[in-house]
Amino acid sequence: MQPVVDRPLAALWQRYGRFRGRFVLAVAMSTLNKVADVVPELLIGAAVDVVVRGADSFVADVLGVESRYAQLGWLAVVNLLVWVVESASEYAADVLWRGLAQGIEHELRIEAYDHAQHLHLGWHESRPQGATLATLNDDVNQLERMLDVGLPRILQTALNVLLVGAVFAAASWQLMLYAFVPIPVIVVGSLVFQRRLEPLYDRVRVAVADLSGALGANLAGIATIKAFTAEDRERDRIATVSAAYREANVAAIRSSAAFVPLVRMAILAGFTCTLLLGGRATLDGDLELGLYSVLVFMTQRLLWPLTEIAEVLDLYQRGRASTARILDLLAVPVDVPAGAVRPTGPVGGRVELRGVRAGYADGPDVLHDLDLVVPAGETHAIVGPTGAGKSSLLRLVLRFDDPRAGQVLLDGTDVRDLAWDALRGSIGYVAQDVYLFSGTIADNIAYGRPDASREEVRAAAQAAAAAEFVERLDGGYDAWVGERGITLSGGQRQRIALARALLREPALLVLDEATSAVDNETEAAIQQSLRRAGERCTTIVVAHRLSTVRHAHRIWVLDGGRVAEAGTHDELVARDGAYAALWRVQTGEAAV
Ligand SMILES: Nc1ncnc2c1ncn2[C@@H]1O[C@H](COP(=O)(O)OP(=O)(O)OP(=O)(O)O)[C@@H](O)[C@H]1O
Repeated sequence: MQPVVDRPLAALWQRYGRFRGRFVLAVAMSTLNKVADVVPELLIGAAVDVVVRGADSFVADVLGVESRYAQLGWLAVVNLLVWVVESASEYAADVLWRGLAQGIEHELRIEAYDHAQHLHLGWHESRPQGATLATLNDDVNQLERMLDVGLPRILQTALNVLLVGAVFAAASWQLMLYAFVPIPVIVVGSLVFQRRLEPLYDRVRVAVADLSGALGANLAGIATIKAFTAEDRERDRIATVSAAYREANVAAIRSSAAFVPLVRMAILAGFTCTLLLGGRATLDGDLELGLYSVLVFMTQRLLWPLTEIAEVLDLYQRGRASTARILDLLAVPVDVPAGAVRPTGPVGGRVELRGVRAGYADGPDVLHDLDLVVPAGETHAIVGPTGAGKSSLLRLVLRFDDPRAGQVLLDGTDVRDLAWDALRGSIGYVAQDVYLFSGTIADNIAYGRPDASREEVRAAAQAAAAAEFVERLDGGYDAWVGERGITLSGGQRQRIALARALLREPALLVLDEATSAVDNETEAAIQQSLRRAGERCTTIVVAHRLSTVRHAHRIWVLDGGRVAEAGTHDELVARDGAYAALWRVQTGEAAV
C-alpha cells in the first residue's frame, strides 16, 4: 500500500497537540541534563588549571581563594551539585520521554484499532489480517521506540554540538573549525544514507507483515495442517517467507553497518586536528594547558555520539515509516457511514429488499434485482444451492455491505438511514462460522447484553438447547471457553451463539446455518424454542437442511442470486420445482 500521508511526523505533531506541554518539559529536562553533563569536563580543565597555576588560576579569580586545596575542595562541591542536577534531570527526562512515548503509543493504538473496527467488513476481507495486525502492533511499537529512544538521542546529539561548540568558540575559533570539520561530512553522509535506507526499510516492513500473516494463518489452520500431514511443506513455506524477511533485513543492515566506519574516520580526523593543533598552540603558549585538556576531552564528547547517528537515523526511519502506515490506516475513510435515524417506537422487524443488486468489491453481481418481503413477526427461510447468495443477502440486512442498486428496508426505513444501534441493536445474528471469545460461557452468551442477569443467561441457554450441556461442564456457566471456543464442539458452539442472539430479545433474528452442526434431536428442541421466540420477533433463517425451515411462513428459494421460487413448504412441494426436488433428495424419496 502506498503511503498517503507524506509528512507523518508533522501530522503526528498536529494530531497530538495535547502532548506538546509534556514534550516541551521533556526537551527542557534533556537540555538541563546535557548542560550538567558537559560541566564535569570543564571542571577537569579547571582542576588542571588550579594544579598548574595555583593562585593565578581561573577558580582563584572567580572565588578569591588562593589555596590550591581550597580551590580543589570548591571544585569538588560544584561537581557534587552538578552530579545531583545531572542525575535528577536524567531521571526526569527519562520518565517524561518514556511517558510521552507510552501515552502516544497507547492513544494511537486505541484510535487505530477503533478506526479499524469501524471500517467496512470488505476492507478487512480484502487484505491479509497479518498486515492489519502488524500495523496495530509492530508499527505502534516502532513509533514508541522512536519517541522514547530516538528523539531524546537526536536532541542530545544536537545539544552536544551546540554546547561543545560554544566551549570551543570561547576557547579558539580555529580549533572549533578543525573539530567541527567532520560534522558536515557526517551529516551529509547520514542524509545520503537515510535516502538509501528508506526503500530498504519499506521492504523489511512488507516482509514482516507477510511473515506475521503467514504465521497467523498457519496457527489458525493447525488442525488442517496436521490432518494433511503438511507440517514439512508448511515449515518450508514459512521458511521461504522468513528468508525473505531475513534478506530484507540483511540488505538494510548492510547499508546501515557501512555507515559507521565512515563516521569513525571523520571523527578520527577531527580528534587528530585538536590533538595536534591544540597541542602546538599550548606549547607555543597560545592556549592554556587546562583549556587544551578540556578541548581534547570535548572533541571526544562532540564526535563520538555522532557514531550513534546511524542508529538514531535507523530508529527515525523506521518510526517515520511506521507512523505513515498507522496514519494511512487512520486515513482510510469509513465508507459505510451510519445514518442517524432511531425509531421512537418498538421495532417490528419487517424486512424488505427492493430491486437489490449486490456484489463484492470489483467482482460481478451476486444478487440480481432481488425483491423480497419478510413481514414483521413472521419466520422466513432462504434456501438454495451453495453459492446462491443466501449469506450475501443476510449481510445486506446487517449492512455489512450496501447494495449496488435498490434498497434494504427495516420497518420501512432504508437501513442506510438507521443509526448502527437502531439497526444492528435490533438484530440477533448467528453467523455461519460461529465466533466465540475467550472468556466464560456466561460472558459469551451475555456478549450482546453484558448487564444480563445469570437467570436471563440461563433462560437464553435453555431456549438454545444449551443449558443441559453447559450445566454438565466443569464450572457450568463460569467454565472457560478457549480462544474461538475451541474447547467446545461445533454444535455446542452454535448453541452458545444462538443463546447469545436470543438473549438480546431482538426484533429480528437472523440465522445463517445456525443449527447445521447439531443433531436432529437437538435441532427439534431448538426449532420449538425458535418458534416460541418467533412469536415475539421476525426471523430470517438460512438453512441447507430443509427440515429446519419447513414450518416457515414463507420459503424463498434462491438460485444464482435470483429468487427461483417462493411459498410455504407445502406450496413449494406441490409446485414440484427446485425446492420439491431438494426435499425429495433430503427425505430420501429420490436417489441422489
Ligand atoms: N466476502 C466475499 N468476497 C467476495 N465474494 C464473495 C464473498 N462472499 C461470498 N462471495 C461470493 O458471492 C457468491 C454468493 O456467496 P454466498 O456466501 O452468499 O452464498 P451462499 O448461498 O450463502 O452459499 P453457502 O450455502 O455455501 O453458504 C459466491 O459466488 C461467492 O463466491
